Amino acid sequence: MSVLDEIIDGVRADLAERQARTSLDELKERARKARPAMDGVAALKGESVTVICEVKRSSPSKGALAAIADPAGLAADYEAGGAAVISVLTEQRKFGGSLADLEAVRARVDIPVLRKDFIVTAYQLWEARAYGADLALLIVSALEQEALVSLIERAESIGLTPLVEVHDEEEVARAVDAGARIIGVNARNLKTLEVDRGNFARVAPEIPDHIVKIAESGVRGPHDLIAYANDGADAVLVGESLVTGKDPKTAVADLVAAGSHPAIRHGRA
Ligand SMILES: O=P(O)(O)OC[C@@H](O)[C@@H](O)c1c[nH]c2ccccc12
Repeated sequence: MSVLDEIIDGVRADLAERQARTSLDELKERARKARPAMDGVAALKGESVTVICEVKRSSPSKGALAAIADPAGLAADYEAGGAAVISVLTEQRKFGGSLADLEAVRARVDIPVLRKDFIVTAYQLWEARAYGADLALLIVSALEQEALVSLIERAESIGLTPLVEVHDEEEVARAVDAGARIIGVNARNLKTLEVDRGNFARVAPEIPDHIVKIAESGVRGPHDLIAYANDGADAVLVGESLVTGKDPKTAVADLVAAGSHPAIRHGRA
C-alpha cells in the first residue's frame, strides 16, 4: 500500500465519524451562513509570482515540524508578510490539522483560504465551505477520473475554487480534461514522499496558458521561488520552511519581494 493509500484510509475513517455526527443538511446550512467565498484565481494570478503560505504542524515525511499553538496568529503573520492565499492542512492523523484550524484562520485573515486535505467526497467540499474555505485541494492521483470531474463541478457550484494537484504529465491531461482552472504541480511524489524540485520544469509545459500554475513543495527560500518562476510558475506553495523558520512574516516578505522582482516579471506573459 502506498503512503497516499494509507493516508486516505485514515481520512475515510475520520470522515465517517464526522458524517455520523453532522448531517449534510446541517453543513449546507452552515455553509449558507459562511462568509461568501473569495475568488481564488484572481488572488493568485497577477503581474508578480504570488505566495501561498501553509499552516502545517507535521508531515508523513518529516514527522513533527512545529507545534503551532495559534494557527490564526501564524496566518496573520503570513498575511502581513504579503501572502496571497493561506493554505490550512486539515488532515489530522499525519499532518496534525483540523477544521477548527481552518475556521480560526478564516476568522482572522482577509485573504482567500485553501482547505488542504485528501478530498474524496462532496461532503468534504461542503465542510470546506462551511468552515470558511475559498479554495479546496483536489489530488488527481487520489481520485478516479469520474470522481475528479464531479468534485471539480461540485466545488465550482458551491463557490469553491478547486486547486487541482498533479505530479506528472498524464495527471496534467486528466486535470485539464476535468476542467481545472488552477493546477498545482507537487514536487513531492505522494506515493513515495520523494521531493524532486526539477519536476515542475518537466510537467509545467504541458499545462495550457490560461490555467494558473502553482509550484508546490520544497521551497526553501527566494532562490527556489525564482527558479520556479523562471520555469513558468504563477505562484508557489510553501509550508515547511515557513513553519520551521524563526520569523514567518519576514520569510514571507522575502519570498513576495523575490516574486515581484522585475528580472522575473519580464520573463512572464
Ligand atoms: O512543506 P513544503 O515542502 O513547503 O510543501 C508544502 C505543500 O506543497 C505540501 O504540504 C503539500 C503539497 N501537496 C500536498 C497534499 C497533501 C498534503 C500536503 C501537501
